[in-house]
Amino acid sequence: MAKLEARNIGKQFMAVQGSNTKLITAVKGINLSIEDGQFVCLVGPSGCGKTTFLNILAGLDKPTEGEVILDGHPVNETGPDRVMVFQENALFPWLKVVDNVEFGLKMAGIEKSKRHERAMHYLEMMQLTKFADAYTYQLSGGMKQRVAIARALAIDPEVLLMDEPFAALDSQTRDLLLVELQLIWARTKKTIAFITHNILESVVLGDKVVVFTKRPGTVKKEITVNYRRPRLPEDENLQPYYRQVIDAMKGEIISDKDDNDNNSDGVT
Ligand SMILES: Nc1ncnc2c1ncn2[C@@H]1O[C@H](COP(=O)(O)OP(=O)(O)OP(=O)(O)O)[C@@H](O)[C@H]1O
Repeated sequence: MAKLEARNIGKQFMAVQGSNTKLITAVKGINLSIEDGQFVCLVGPSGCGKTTFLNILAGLDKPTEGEVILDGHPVNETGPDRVMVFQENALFPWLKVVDNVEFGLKMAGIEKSKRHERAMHYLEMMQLTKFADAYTYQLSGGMKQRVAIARALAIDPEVLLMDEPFAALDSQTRDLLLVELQLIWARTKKTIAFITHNILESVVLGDKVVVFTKRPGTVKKEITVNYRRPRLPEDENLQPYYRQVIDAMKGEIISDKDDNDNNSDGVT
């Protein structure tokens, strides 16, 4: 049985343009199955609805049609079973690193000594033990993202949803985190859905790379990356997978995001 399943997901937004309102179809007819412990990367042209789709998986947004199934049951709200990690880390600058990691546990009512122990465990996993008492402004971008990942893991979600978590990082830091994330994933056996614009990143990380069409976004192709781990970005054996993703993306890249308006479903 799939861990997380999207069944015929569609989402329309009412967008205001001047004095008109337009109905925009962001995503349409998305069917996707993610197995327990699987690492799935989502790629597609800008504006094709990847974030909309991830928000729907997280319960942060409601689909106009379709449903999200977790462990065989429909879910339509946020929950500790599905945790998001964003591109710009959403850490609290007034809290120490360890308190940031403890935050979700505190909200869940877990008592102090237990949550501290759990936070320190994940900080150690992310090699941040020395920085437990630092404030987030004292950390580099890569370290902040590692704190954000530690915070998400500490909640022990069923599924980790990651929206371009490495996009704002320099390439060296990103390459390090690509390897670290694979090691953490191997240890924690989490199910992960990960959005990226970076095709190399998608084939380094993904067991499966899901290519979206341009808007309205739907699944164009699923590419299985059957290759040993941990994978390094410079490994030339990833090239055939990289090419498959590029080929699937062909025809989906458009120069002007507004061209998408041709796909909108109506004007009121
Ligand atoms: N709250 C909203 N109201 C109106 N339109 C929205 C809203 N959220 C998203 N959209 C529109 O839905 C479409 C899909 O946006 P979304 O951010 O999901 O795409 P994306 O693939 O994640 O883009 P990117 O790769 O650039 O981050 C876009 O046309 C966007 O303008």
